[in-house]
Amino acid sequence: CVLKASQKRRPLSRLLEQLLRNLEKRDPNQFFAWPVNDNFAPGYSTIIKRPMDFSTMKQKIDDNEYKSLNCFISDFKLMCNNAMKYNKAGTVYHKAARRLLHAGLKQLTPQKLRPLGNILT
Ligand SMILES: COc1ccc(OC)c(-c2cc(C(C)=O)n3cccnc23)c1
Repeated sequence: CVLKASQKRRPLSRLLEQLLRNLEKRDPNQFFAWPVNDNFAPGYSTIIKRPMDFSTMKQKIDDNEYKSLNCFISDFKLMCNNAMKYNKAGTVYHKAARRLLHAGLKQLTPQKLRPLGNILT
């Protein structure tokens, strides 16, 4: 019985991919899908020292860069906080970031994650 490629992935990677898919659903406009481009966001790369977006998080999962769930959650928070730093309150991006952060962290509570068993220990 040969395991499919996805089944060969490390348990943490498979969990993080599932969590990432659920977080991406909270970004219907795909504002967080790709790195923010300075051409659309003037001065972005001078204001935001550590950019983050969902595609970068996906690549980090594939490269096994996340050693824990907490590292993954930190990048999610970084991505949302970057948007709330660069974009003024009241803008579509600031509001989208607040909503995404709130909805995302609700999905990442211990109560929601406990059913996934000892994978997180
Ligand atoms: C209007 O359509 C898009 C499409 C992709 C975007 O970022 C990947 C953004 C975008 C995303 C952001 C963020 C997340 O700060 N942003 C800030 C200023 C101007 N544009 C953006 C907007």
